[in-house]
Amino acid sequence: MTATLFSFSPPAHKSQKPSFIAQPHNRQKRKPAAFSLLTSLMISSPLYKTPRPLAFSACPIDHGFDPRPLLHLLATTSLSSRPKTDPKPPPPPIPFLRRRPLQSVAREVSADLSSPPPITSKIKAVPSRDPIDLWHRYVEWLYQHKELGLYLDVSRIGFSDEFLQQMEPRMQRAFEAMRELEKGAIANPDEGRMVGHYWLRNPKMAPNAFLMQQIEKTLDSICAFADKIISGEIRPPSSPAGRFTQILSVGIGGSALGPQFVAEALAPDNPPLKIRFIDNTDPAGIDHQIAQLGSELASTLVIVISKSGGTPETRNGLLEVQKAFREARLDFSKQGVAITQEGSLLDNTARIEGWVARFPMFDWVGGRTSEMSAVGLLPAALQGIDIREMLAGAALMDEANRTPVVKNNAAALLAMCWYWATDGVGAKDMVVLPYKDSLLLFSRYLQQLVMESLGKEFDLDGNRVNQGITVYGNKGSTDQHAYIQQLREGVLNFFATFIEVLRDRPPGHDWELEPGVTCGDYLFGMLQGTRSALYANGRESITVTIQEVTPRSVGAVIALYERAVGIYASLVNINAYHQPGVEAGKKAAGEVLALQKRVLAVLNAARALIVSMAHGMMHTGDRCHCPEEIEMIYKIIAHMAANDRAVIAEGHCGSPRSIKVFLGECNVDDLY
Ligand SMILES: O=P(O)(O)OC[C@H]1O[C@](O)(CO)[C@@H](O)[C@@H]1O
Repeated sequence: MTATLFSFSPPAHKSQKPSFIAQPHNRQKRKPAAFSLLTSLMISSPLYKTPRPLAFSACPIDHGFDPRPLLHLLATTSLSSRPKTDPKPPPPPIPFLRRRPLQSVAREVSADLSSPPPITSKIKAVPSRDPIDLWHRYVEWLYQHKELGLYLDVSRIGFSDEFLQQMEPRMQRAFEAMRELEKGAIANPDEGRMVGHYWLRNPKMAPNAFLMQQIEKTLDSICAFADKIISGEIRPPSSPAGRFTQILSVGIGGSALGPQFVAEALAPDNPPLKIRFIDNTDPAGIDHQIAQLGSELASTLVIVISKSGGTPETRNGLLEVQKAFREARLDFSKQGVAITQEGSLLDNTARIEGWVARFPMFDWVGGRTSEMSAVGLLPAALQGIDIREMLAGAALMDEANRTPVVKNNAAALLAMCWYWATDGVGAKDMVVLPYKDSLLLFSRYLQQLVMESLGKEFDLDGNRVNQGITVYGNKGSTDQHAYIQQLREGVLNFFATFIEVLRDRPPGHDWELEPGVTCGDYLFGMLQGTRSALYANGRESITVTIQEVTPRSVGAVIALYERAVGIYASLVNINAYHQPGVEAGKKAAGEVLALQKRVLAVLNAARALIVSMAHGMMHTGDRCHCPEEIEMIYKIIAHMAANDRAVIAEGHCGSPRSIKVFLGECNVDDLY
């Protein structure tokens, strides 16, 4: 006798998200507060086309320098740690990367973009290891943007002339796709959206006057608001400090990673407002952030960031923070700011509750490319970071990367190198190694930008391609003591990207910790040494060099990688601007929580529940329930028991053949 008590009804649409509207704290009545559905999303994507003139500002470098006397000098100069004569013969040249023939995504694509450049073993021939040859390759391929002080060195990626020739038509198609995108084409066809993050730093590029004004107006209002907060013109109602001193940013994914990266990279040591982040639904993590604020909660500006306005983790963070405000007898609405799409549930909540301010997220800016929108700019401005400089850096980089000459286009060079290194199918991982502590979060930021953009099951023609490039990294030289051992000698499943910062310290602060050598020289030496050591063992690398970590250079680097991702997506014929895969996990999480409520209802009604793994069922008295969910029911009970919300009276979680469960102290009626 088996009877299924529960039926499951998954959300009707993938975009459904829980409501941001907090429910009244009523412990008597059932309130279906937790997962009411997001019903309103703004999707309006008119297609406008206004061509704009292109301009280039990348400068060619001087190729005339003859390195031989210098190399001779270096070779004959003894370094303290180097023996004057090397008794061992030089090691035989190490064969460079043995490659599979290229397996392009395009092999399955019949459309125009589909013809992959067939990369033969000849094209993948072993590049020279002769230092003079390498120097010439370095000089030949070194990209420099003079005004930005940004260099890109791709000489340690082994692409050949033949590869370049074969890629050229594909590169030109990618440039054309980028031109169309910037003119306002529906570059995100699945969602019917324009892709306009490039307009944020050059509003004149926006496809119509309305969008241009929207961007400019928003930027002006961000600057004005930040000034008022910093000056104390807008102040918290009950703080002894008399002004806001802290920011608590609540958001996740693209609504957190950019602001986190920029705060770490650019916030001054004593910013006008310090920033903290809640970027998860981990209760302990949230408690920690709130505890760290302590009495400064009264002078904390809470910025809730969510494009959709319905992401569960962000909603939970908001509800937890609002509870902390209630407990501290503070009025949240006087300290809350929302950054979201107009008309979203978050927007409506903020409007109805009369929060301090609301800033728009535009339909045509994706979360992972939103750093130059209010998402990134407002928190940055509040920390005293020069956001107009950040935008200027990004605009300069964009402008330079509109050239259709691959060699003069840093974004194209990156995309082309990724294609070479990964065979155009993600065959290798991208290890990102910034040698600068303040750039620590760059790899995490890039992880989302690259992996959420490029990790796609289907190409634009509907072919299954399972594309992507795995990104990970932390910082140098720290990582040299963690995983460089494997990178140098272990499985060859990666290519490296070094991020080099030439300026070690502000002028006038440096000192020599041993004759002729500063602390920063060591960092420099570690980077250069690792680059050489990896290359000597057949490991390819790219090096991005900036003069200093400034708002301008950070803006430029973000723009560089945003466009490299866009170009690469075109090269492999995928939509870089949607994220259909993320929905599956969100939907499944919703189903787990729905099942938990049903388990609670059964427990509540029956007062006891027997879960029998042996028989694959949970039963109460003579009734059996959802046998197909037995494993998840067991996990729900184990989680509830660990949190004192259920009591396991008989049996044991470690051996869950048969356990008898009672409700814990809480009453289901009080919760739902
Ligand atoms: O800004 P939202 O809508 O809260 O979304 C947060 C993140 O969730 C995702 O939609 C999926 O992880 C990201 O693309 C996005 O950056």
